[in-house]
Amino acid sequence: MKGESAEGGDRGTILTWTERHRGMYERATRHPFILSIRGGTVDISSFKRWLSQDYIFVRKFVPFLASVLLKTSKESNDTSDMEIILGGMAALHDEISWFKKEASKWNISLFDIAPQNANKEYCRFLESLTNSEVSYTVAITALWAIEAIYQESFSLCLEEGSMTPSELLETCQRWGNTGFKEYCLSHKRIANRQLEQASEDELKQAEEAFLRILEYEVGFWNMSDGDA
Ligand SMILES: Cc1ncc(CN)c(N)n1
Repeated sequence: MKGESAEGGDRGTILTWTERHRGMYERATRHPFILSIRGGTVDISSFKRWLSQDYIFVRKFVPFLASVLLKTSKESNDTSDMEIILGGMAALHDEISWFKKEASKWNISLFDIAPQNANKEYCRFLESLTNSEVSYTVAITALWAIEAIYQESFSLCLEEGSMTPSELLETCQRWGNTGFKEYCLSHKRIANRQLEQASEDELKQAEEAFLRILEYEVGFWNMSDGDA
């Protein structure tokens, strides 16, 4: 049986999986740290801890995204995929500059930060995904999950009625803006298309990667609490 028809009719495999793992998906996208930003009660030292750890993560995300770009060029049948991933690379360049600017705003030195365990484990997993044996289908599914969790989380902090502190609005807009949402939807479309053609084994690997990312993201948010 092939991916989408086996997994999700014409609704897309991703939707089937987010429904199947709804509890875990919500733990990743509605974490207490995010809800504390949204509710205006966030502890600024938690925010700073998250910011410094995320800078480390984002630097490790660069080779991962480069590996997806390489896989796109080798394994994708749709030439527009490459432009989408390339756009992501350009945005990542901006993101690194943004982290530096934001860190100096909060008086954080990014040079002497030690990665916490949860971050190290997540980065190791990212690195494992760069392996040439990991297929484009698994890699693009992982990319979708990593980006979509941030997009959904931070867009919650911009919803009407949220009490996000004004000094954190720029952070929330970085991942909660509509352009980033569109970018995530592009990944979702590509992932669903790839999953539709995938073998049972590849589907299993992609779902497993999705679940591991949900766990790592929850662990990552937990670090903001000083929970390494
Ligand atoms: C941990 C984590 N996950 C996702 C993203 C969004 N690129 C991020 N910056 N950091």
